[in-house]
Order: sequence, then C-alpha cells, then structure tokens
Amino acid sequence: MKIALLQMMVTADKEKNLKRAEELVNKAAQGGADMAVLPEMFNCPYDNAYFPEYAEPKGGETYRRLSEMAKENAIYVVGGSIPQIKENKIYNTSYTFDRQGNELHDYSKTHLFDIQVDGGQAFKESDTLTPGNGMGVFQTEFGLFGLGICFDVRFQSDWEMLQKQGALVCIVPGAFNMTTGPAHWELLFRARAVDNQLFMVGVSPARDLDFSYHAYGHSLVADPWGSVLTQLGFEEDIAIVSVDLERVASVRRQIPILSPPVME
Ligand SMILES: O=C(O)CCC(=O)C(=O)O
Repeated sequence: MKIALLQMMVTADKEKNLKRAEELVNKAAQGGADMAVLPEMFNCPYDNAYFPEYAEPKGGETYRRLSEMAKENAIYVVGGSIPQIKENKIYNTSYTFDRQGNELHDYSKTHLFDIQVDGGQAFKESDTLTPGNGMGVFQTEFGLFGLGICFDVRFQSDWEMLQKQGALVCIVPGAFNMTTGPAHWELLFRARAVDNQLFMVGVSPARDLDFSYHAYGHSLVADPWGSVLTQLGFEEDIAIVSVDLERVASVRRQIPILSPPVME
C-alpha cells in the first residue's frame, strides 16, 4: 500500500489551511496513495494562544471537509489533528475517514506536551488542553492501524498495547521542535518501530519561522527493521511511500521478541 505524508505549511488563516489540505490530499490521490496523512494541528498554528479560537466541535467545518476530501478522492484520510471543543474543554483531536468519507477513528491526545528543557524548548499544552483517554486501533482493507499524537510517541507501553491489539502500522501526526526534533524525532520513530516490529509514520507541519513554535519537519516512515524508508526536510513537501505490510510478519518471524509470539 502507499501512504502519503503531507508536510503542510500551516498558516494563521484556517480557510487557507483547509484549502491547502484539500490540494495536498488531491495530489496524494493523483500520485496513487491509498492513505493521506496530515500533520498535528493542521488547521491552526501550534500555539496555546490559538487553540481556543480555532477549536471546533466534532462534526464541524474541518471534520466535514476532511470527510469530503476522503470521499472525493476515494482515499483514507488521517486528518492530522485539530483543536476540538467538547463541553467547554479543548482537546487535541485526530479524525480518520475511510474511502467513502465515513469516520473510522476519533482520538484525542493522551499525553499532553508539557516540557521545559534547560536553555531550549518550553511548552505547556495543559494550559489550554485536556487529555484524551487512551490510544486505539482502526481497521482498514490493509489491516489494523494504530494512532497517537506527537508527545504520545515517547510512551512505549502505549505502543506495545497497540501492537498487542494487532496494529501493523502506527500513524503519528506530530510537531516536534528545534530542541527535541534533532535529538529525538528519528530516534523515537525507529525505536518504536523496532520495539514493536511495525511501521511508524510521523507527519509534521513544515517549519515557519514567523510563528513562535518552530516545527522540526522531517516527516518520515520507519519500517519494522528500524530502517528509515523516507524522511523529508523542513519545507512544505509531500512523500508517497510504498509500505510492504508483509514485512511485519517477516521481521517478527526472523526476530521473535513479541509476547505472545506473532505467527504468520
Ligand atoms: O516530545 C516532543 O519533544 C515534542 C512533542 C510535541 O511537540 C507535541 O506533543 O506537540
């Protein structure tokens, strides 16, 4: 199967972001992708100051447009994430749609990004956001997929749980930064891929130095062997990556570390 990583440039204009997402999903479909993945907070600059203003209830404009993108292009769309408002609380939420535009998965980030690195990046999502209640998997014609959002990638026990639930590929809309990106982004994706013997797909926004938060970019796919199949730079770009799902069983057979053992 083919997965498109849409490393989109996010602006402060929500409508412009939605139009750009539509163009990129269309491009992904034209390029033969089965699934298009948008970045974390793709309709809103990544900044606590913007989350409340850009937040939408489930079923709102962005949700509807994502569903249409999927249906019009007959492609799976993992709608990165957006700020969602529910009962006066704001969540960092990802919606996934199937080729008919039906919702397949709805997930709100479990582990909020609250860090304070000495001399480097500080961020406190919990100033505006509320955590969700746990990651899960969704079924596609290719098999089971898992999904987490950005900071979630640091919590191996959660990914082990998705592997035990049968995930073959895990998708991570994420926006690392210029402190933790160079240090940990590729390392974490390769580690999760090797630990759980599955594909890890990370999709970041492009870097925009005009905003307070400078995304690392470097959207990538790591395979179950831990090899990086593709990695983008920091600018807006897309990659369409062929993912051979047979590789999951093959690596698990050759290096049987999972418990219980996964048989073909
Ligand atoms: O874990 C990191 O270093 C970055 C996480 C992040 O940017 C996020 O969760 O949005």
